[in-house]
Amino acid sequence: MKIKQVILRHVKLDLLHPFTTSFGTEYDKDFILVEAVGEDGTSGWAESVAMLDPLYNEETVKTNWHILEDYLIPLVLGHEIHHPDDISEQLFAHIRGNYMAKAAIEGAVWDLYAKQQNMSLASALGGTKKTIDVGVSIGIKDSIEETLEVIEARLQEGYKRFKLKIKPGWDLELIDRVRQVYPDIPLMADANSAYTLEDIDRLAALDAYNLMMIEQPLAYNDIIDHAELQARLKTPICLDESIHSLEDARKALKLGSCQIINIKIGRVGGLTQSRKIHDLCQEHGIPLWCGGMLESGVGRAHNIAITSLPNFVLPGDTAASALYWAEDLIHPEVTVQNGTITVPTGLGIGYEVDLEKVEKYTMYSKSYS
Ligand SMILES: O=C(O)CCC(=O)C1=CC=C[C@@H](O)[C@@H]1C(=O)O
Ligand SMILES: [Mg+2]
Repeated sequence: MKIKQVILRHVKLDLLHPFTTSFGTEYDKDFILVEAVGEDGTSGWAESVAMLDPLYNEETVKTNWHILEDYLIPLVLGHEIHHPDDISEQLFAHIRGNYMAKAAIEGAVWDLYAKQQNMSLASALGGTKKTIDVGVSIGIKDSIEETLEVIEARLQEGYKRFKLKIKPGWDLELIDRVRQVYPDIPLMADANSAYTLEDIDRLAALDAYNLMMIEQPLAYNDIIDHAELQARLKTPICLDESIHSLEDARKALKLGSCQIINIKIGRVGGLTQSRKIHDLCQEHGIPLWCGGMLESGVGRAHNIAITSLPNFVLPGDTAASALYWAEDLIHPEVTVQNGTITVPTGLGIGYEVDLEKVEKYTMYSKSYS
């Protein structure tokens, strides 16, 4: 298959509710939507999960646009692609880092490939599940009462797992109060690197609350201190930001830095690398779940497809579109029935990209051919 045209769109969607983590608050989402057009005029779609500011990792909307325009798109345009695996394994192998930029165009090619093979993206990836269990990620709120209200609402909607953002000063009291009201719900905490080993006693105190895991407690690029912390904790550590590649995953498992990994397609450089990490973790009995980056429905569709692989055994962050957006970019929107999403069987991502909505929310676009 050959890509004859790539269109980049800078899209801006307003979040229905601000999303606060230990590193800041998002009120809306600027992101790059990638359309890859094949020789037959069929389009594949994906999105970059890089944020406007380098707060989650070092990539931003601007760095991604530059890397896509000046390096990745020229490598893809007109090149005979036998399989989407060729992109990260060959075409982009000499380009360092910039995983979210790589994933954005690789994902669009994967979608196009699946469509041309008359398959769903889930099937093309080797997915086996017909439905996936999903949880919800709840940001830092103004009060514990507000957090409890959100948990109750999501519980009524059937979500299978509740992730609470924590940071020093918004952790032990919060978890204690939630556990008083909800002693048995599947509960986890995501620190987004807000702690250091000096907080080891504070983090060990969370062992009392039967959390499923503590996600990324320490530095975003660390696996050494996480290994020391994991040896002290009863609660499994889940790594998110620290795992950028298959090699990072291999080393983290070797060191015992974590017992669970949160896969984010963008963070690890795309669907091919996500599948490789999936297979490694499956071999080592390390369970996975699919994290979220406040994606539009396009990115959500990719998350659903990768989550259909068998070792994604824990509920992920792919919640319903309606929790994030007044209008999503896909039709139908992603909906959750009693905490599960039906894996679409349509071609490619299995959702139709609504071009009117895309144009409505596009701030700027550029075509490359
Ligand atoms: O609902 C979602 O899409 C998950 C949101 C979420 O938890 C995150 C989004 C972006 C970066 C982080 O703040 C955080 C995460 O670490 O998973
Ligand atoms: Mg996280």
